[in-house]
Amino acid sequence: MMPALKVTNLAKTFPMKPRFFGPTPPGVRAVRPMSFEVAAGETLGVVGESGCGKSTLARMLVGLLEPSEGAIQIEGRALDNANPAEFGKLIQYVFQDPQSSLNPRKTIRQVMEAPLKRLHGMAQAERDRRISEIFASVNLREEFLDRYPHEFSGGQAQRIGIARALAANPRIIILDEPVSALDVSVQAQVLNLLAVLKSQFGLTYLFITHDLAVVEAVSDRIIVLYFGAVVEIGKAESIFANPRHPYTKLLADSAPVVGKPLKAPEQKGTELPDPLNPPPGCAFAGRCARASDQCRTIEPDLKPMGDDQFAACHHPLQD
Ligand SMILES: Nc1ncnc2c1ncn2[C@@H]1O[C@H](COP(=O)(O)OP(=O)(O)OP(=O)(O)O)[C@@H](O)[C@H]1O
Repeated sequence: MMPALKVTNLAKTFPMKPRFFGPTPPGVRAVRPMSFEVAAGETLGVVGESGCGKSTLARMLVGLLEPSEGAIQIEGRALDNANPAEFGKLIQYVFQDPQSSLNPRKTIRQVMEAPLKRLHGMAQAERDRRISEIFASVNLREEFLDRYPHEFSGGQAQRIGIARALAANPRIIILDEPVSALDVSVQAQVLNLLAVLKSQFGLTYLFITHDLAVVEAVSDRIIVLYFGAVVEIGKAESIFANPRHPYTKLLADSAPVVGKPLKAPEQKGTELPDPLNPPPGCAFAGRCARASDQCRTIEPDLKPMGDDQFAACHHPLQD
């Protein structure tokens, strides 16, 4: 079956300002050429620590940032940054902080109407009908439509953010830390709602988070990013229980598990490499207890490691 999302050699380098004297520095490689697919109806989790390129990847996928290289296809259709409305109709974004992602000077109705006018050119009556329908799906009362964003709690504001994304009738939604800013008691409600909407509207999700417990619970498969590259891909139920890449194991060991004592992860340093001066070979080698000369010179490619798992490591961990 055709994948909902197909990313081929997608990369982003942020250029540096030219120097007055000497050559221009090479720039920050925020996302190194990466390829992956998301099946229709699947939730793909994306994890990695701050600075690994999660936001840069998400911003390219929704057309907010032009890739330096590579291609994005949704349901077989290639997306082109010259035509941003194409992205909006197919792929939408839910932001981490619901309050600050809603314009404080616009009513919720105005926020909801914008994509319907801009992307679909809908007339007033059709817009009203669509907004009522979506509001009912996210369990919000229609009287909220004439209020302003600051009048809502975090959980309500995030349901408005989800409603805004749904209004465009996309095929894929990128959820960027959608519950991290919410109270724990509200997180489960929003996650349950997202699961219901996914089956109701036949959506595909890309769920970006640093929270391993959440990502494990909501995802079908997970990709682990390190320093702008995919280091491991696997099934949600096995990737942290049976990691092949030492970085995935480090993440799994660092995550607090209820009822289990914290283990000191096996690693040498905690520093990420300097993005302006990336090391040759594997970017994780400087932190990895297993690193060899090969790791410090040759960049490993993703290799199959059995049961739908792939890792980019010269010395992968065993079962
Ligand atoms: N506009 C920019 N210009 C230059 N460098 C950038 C720019 N945006 C991001 N970067 C760099 O690209 C790398 C990846 O950043 P990105 O924001 O995608 O990471 P992230 O995983 O989303 O982090 P966080 O979770 O903190 O948002 C970082 O080294 C960052 O400093």
